Amino acid sequence: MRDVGAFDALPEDLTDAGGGTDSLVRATADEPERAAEAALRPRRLDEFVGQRVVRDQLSLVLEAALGRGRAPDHVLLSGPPGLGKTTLAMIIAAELGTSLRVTSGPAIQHAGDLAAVLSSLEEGEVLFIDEIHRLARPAEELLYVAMEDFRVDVVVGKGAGASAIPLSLPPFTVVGATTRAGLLPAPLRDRFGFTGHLDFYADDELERVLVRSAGLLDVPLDADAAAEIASRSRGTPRIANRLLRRVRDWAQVRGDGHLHLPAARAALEVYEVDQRGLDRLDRAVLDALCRRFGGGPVGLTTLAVAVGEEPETVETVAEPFLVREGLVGRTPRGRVALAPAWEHLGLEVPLPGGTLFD
Ligand SMILES: Nc1ncnc2c1ncn2[C@@H]1O[C@H](COP(=O)(O)OP(=O)(O)OP(=O)(O)O)[C@@H](O)[C@H]1O
Repeated sequence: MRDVGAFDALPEDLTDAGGGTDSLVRATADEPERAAEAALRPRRLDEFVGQRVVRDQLSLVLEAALGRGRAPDHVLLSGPPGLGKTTLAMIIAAELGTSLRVTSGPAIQHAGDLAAVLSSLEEGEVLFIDEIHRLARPAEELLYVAMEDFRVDVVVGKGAGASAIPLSLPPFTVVGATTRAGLLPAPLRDRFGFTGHLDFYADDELERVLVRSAGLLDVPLDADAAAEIASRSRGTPRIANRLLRRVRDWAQVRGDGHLHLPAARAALEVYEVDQRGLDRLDRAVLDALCRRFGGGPVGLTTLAVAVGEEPETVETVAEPFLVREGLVGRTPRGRVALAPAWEHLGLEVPLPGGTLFD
């Protein structure tokens, strides 16, 4: 793999998961985490667990392109963080036997940055653009033309005397990744011949991810421990692998090195990840909503003050999972606790419309 000079960073998607909160069950990854992840990435399509539909479709696209001896259509991968978009981009390049160049929407400040990247591509290479929905508009416009006509217009000179010299590019494939497909303007979306949406993984798929990762890390993992970790991983391989590494730490320091069920349970208790994959902040939000505010509705800012966090952290780190799990609802008047939230805290679900004593 060859990275694109200054553009090889893959910053977190702060729009989706918040920045500073250090949580084991946050779906995004920072730089040190990415290094740990690299060792666990599947390298080929047949090692990539789950996502059967996307995998089958992609396999056809790649096989057909290889058969024709041409670069495949551009590929757009969408879905929440940590589900394997970057991994798939790397696999696409590997399956095509070509190299991967890596950049991201926020890393490209000016159209000229993108022009430089594009004009340095070699025939058949794959250009991975992470967080493509965060490309600046002029860069986006340059990208349409490059993707469609394999051409960039290099602007020479300034002001009224400026002129555009068309520079043709060898065929290449863009793989765009986005957590927000809806934010992509239609003209850009239309340039992708194939769009794959990645969904959260089922527990049995995460168990397979964990068994594979344990093999690579060379740690003995029991099937019931894998099931336990998988069930607390929020449908996300990145979180599953992260919890696996923490259970491995526990087993090494406090256990006998073997990752069995008691070790998994004890480790996840230390890290405050409960049976449903909720961490301390998630539970604090539920607790405040149910016990302090009687189930709501309560405004985001008030809720955030109650749990001692920034509103943005509550909204971007805790809330998406709580809403997805059906624990919390968002209404125009604020956040409300849904029945499973009360049950999760071991509290009685209040009757609709209040109790007899209201
Ligand atoms: N299908 C899979 N099979 C095995 N491991 C996987 C799979 N999908 C993801 N992983 C693992 O999960 C981790 C995160 O994957 P990846 O970086 O590809 O996610 P992403 O969707 O690109 O996330 P982001 O949007 O934050 O960049 C990697 O370590 C990868 O090995």
